[in-house]
Amino acid sequence: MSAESSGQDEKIANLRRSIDEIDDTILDLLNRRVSLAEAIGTLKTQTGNRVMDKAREESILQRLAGLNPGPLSSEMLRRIFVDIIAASRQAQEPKRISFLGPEATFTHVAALAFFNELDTFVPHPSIRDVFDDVEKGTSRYGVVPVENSIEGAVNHTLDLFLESELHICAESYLAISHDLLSKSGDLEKIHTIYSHPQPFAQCRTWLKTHLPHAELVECGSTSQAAQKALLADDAAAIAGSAAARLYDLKVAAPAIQDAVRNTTRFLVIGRDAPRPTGNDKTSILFVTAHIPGALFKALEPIAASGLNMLKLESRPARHKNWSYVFFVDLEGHVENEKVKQCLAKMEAFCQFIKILGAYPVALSDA
Ligand SMILES: C=C(O[C@@H]1C=C(C(=O)O)C=C[C@H]1O)C(=O)O
Repeated sequence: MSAESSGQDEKIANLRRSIDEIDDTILDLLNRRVSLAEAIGTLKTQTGNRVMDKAREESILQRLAGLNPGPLSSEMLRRIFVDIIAASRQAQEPKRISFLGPEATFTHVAALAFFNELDTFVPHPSIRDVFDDVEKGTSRYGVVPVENSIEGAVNHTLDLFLESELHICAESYLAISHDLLSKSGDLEKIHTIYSHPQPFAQCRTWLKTHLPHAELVECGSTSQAAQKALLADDAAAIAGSAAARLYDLKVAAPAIQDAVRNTTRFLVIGRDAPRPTGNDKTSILFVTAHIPGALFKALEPIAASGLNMLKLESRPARHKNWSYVFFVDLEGHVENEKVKQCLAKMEAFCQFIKILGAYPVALSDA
């Protein structure tokens, strides 16, 4: 190779580096534009406005055409921005969201509170079905419970993250309140109570005190319990107020859960990777090496970097007995230098480490 052509190659490589840098900036700006459009979309839903605003789009295209100094041609500029605007518009369209159903479960209530009413909500009988639907791309997001302040982790959700390529895009907390619901709303008439095992466990003391002789029948969900309660005059269900509304049941006793603060944390799963907001958390899972002090060593970089560990959970690793998968939530976004360096140090002490997502910290009243 001649000295001249190797000089040219180097020049091309340098110019390409500059192009890569510009592409990074364009990508960042495109995502920021789509996020702003999403925010406008939410306001439009609240005010009943349509997504498409042709006049605004045309005025954007005209304004940019007037500003364009070249060498980009006017025709190309227009084509590019027509596509950019189409992407911003698409981000405002109703989305399909899968949730752990049936309808009127607490997961449904959490999904409705988090997303737009105009989105399409699809119930699924299991957490795995929710993951499958989002993985296939049938739904853009899924909503699943991950932990309850009294009952602890929802293990099935944690286990599915081991195999899934989906990210955690957001978290959401919902205060759980269980009501005793029946057709008449008359406490005296109740002899049989239907519910899911979790609400039964959470209302144990109340039930013992107020209805010690009632027969307790377990169901797959609180919604199913509500449907059963509709079938007999002496039946009741322990469920949330959404179930009361959906199935037209009356409240025989409100808020019968034993603990005052009963909150469930839900995760929104999907393929989005939310940008840092300044108040974020990063969820990871890792498998430690089979050596003494492995967990201590894997966690040491977190303490050394001064990052707050918000959660630590362990689950048996299915591929090997007495080996564990750890789930950790860390303060900070994975794009922050401190978090990046901490994860790089942890890697040295883990057989396997996976970032499940970095997303804004949600408010919890628990
Ligand atoms: C973002 C908006 O929604 C749509 C998308 C636009 C855009 O990408 O700039 C402009 C008008 C609307 O068709 C908006 O109304 O501002």
